[in-house]
Amino acid sequence: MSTHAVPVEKYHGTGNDFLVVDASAQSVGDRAAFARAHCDRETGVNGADFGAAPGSDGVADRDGNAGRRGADGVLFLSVEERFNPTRVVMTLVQPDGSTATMCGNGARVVALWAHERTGDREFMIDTQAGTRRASVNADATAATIEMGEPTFDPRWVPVARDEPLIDEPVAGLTVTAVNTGVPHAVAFVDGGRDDPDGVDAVDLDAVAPPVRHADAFPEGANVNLAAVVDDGSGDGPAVLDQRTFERGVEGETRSCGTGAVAVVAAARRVGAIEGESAVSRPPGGDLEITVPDAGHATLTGPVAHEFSGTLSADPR
Ligand SMILES: N[C@H](CCC[C@H](N)C(=O)O)C(=O)O
Repeated sequence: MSTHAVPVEKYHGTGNDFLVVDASAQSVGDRAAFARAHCDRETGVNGADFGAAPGSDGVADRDGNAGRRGADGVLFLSVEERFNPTRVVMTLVQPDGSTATMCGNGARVVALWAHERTGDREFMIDTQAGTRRASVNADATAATIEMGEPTFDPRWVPVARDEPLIDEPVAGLTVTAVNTGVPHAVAFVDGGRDDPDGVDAVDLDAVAPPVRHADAFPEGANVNLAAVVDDGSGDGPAVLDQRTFERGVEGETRSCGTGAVAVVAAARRVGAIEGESAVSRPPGGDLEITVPDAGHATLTGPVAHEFSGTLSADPR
């Protein structure tokens, strides 16, 4: 069996980190096996393997969680420059081998990757949840992605019932179910990251899996904890502290973009915040979100290249 080497680029958006493969140039026969092997946090890829200085290649997030081995997924991308704006077809294969229909931070990474290849700043990103407009800021340190309109409709989350699931108990948490490209459950907790009894005191790896696998969510769900730090009734936008347990990663990630939009959409829906703009603060950095009453939500935040390398196309 051939085991050719595949060029990869590693990027992250607020600590949600991805390997990028140019799918139009490279063939990876078994994408699930490729993602499972190289994303593994114990045995997967590390920037130091390619000469990146320890700690320089990774994520300088607020917990100092830099230079981690593995990744939260592999983005297989192909650029179609004959369109204006340039289109990028995006497929995210997750560490468990599954394919996610959408990924907010991943799409922001796609915009930076495409900018570095083409010099353009505006892109259309084709995801399995639809085509989304993306842009890169002037100094190429941040990207914004249109996120579609969050829906609470039980058919589209999906949830296994006829009514929207809003602030109701599911498997031990009180959650609101919303789809922001992928299904999310959002549970509000009292106390932000500064509160010793607040959002960081919850054992997310223990409380999330029963909700993630609950019968209420026939396709599963990503599970978010959110604490309202500022309700937005004063001068600035609302601020929420966020933690997300991701389906497909089957663990907590440093950041989740669809989760950040879900947190803000759910907070608006239950009347916990005012205004259509908010800042969500997962552990890996701050994300700016807008959720208007109608139309596309948006997601903005930092993105960065970590390292370049080559990986076995057929890891076994
Ligand atoms: N981290 C991603 C979400 C991936 C979604 C995936 N975990 C799923 O629903 O299976 C984001 O920034 O939006």
